[in-house]
Amino acid sequence: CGKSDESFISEQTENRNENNDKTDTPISGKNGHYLVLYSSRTNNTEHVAQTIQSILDCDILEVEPQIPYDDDYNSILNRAQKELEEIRQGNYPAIKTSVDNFDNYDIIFIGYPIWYGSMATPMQSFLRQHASKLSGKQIALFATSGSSDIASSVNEARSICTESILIEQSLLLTSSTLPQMESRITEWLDRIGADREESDIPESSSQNINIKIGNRTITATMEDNAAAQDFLSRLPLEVTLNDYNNTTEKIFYPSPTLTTEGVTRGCTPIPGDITIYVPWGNVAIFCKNWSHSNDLIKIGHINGNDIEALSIDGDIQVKIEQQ
Ligand SMILES: Cc1cc2nc3c(=O)[nH]c(=O)nc-3n(C[C@H](O)[C@H](O)[C@H](O)COP(=O)(O)O)c2cc1C
Repeated sequence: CGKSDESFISEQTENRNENNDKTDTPISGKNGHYLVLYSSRTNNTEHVAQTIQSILDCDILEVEPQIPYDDDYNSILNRAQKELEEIRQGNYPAIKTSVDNFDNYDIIFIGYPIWYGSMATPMQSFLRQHASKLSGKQIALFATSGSSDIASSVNEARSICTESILIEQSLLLTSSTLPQMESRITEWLDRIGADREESDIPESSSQNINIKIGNRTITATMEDNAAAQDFLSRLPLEVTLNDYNNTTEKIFYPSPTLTTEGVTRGCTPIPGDITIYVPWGNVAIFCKNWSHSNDLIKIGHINGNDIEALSIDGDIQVKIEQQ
């Protein structure tokens, strides 16, 4: 039975690492307010963790199991099942990673893959072993999965870290949303109020764009939502704006379509509005007023009266760049 297996830590010895002298030092970023801790077997969660780290320029540390993972898929499935069963009995698998204290951190990001609907076992062990040190600290959870939800693992974190402040919004990236990682992460970090220091914001994070039509350049300001962020991440773009409905709109079809999940819908377009028409996935720049639609998402607006440059017959070749 698992109790006698040395690869597990019984409830009696769960605090072993808290009393252990040997602790791990996170890799430091410039912003010491945040720490990203992650566990990852096939690098999906690692990639998300590194993206959060690079956006925030903060500290990062991998949580590793004592016994490395086997490459064989069936073997890892068996191991995960066995470890999850042991955790239900109160026996947490041994891990290599231990952190001395979290005193300097405002938020500790905790990332893991979903295994059988649960938080992957190394991170459960880490949380268990550091629960008292995480007391009173803010924790933000993120996970990757094939398609499963994050909810059960949030409950697991809540029941292990009873004294921590769990940030309500967590981030899940499934195999279908993983390609939109950057925009999803940016939007999530905004929502939970985790920011780079002001001085660290790079110029490229500008919400302003240039639209070049021949020799003329007009400007637009993008909205602060995930769809607009995804649009900005595609720039520079050279596209043909097709005329639609007698110069009512100039449209094009980004490929893949821009992320719209979780973005508030509904817009009554006025001239200059840059929108997404969700059912078709096209970007529509309005040259004329149009009626309200719940299927439109506003992602930006062309500044001043510059929309007149697009209010001409036919299709228009443009180059769009971030300022
Ligand atoms: C042991 C094991 C169990 C898994 N269980 C689930 C599951 O219940 N639901 C799911 O959507 N994906 C499941 N997956 C897929 C992983 O959650 C997904 O591939 C994840 O992105 C892997 O992250 P990583 O690359 O950081 O290890 C499982 C993977 C493994 C290895």
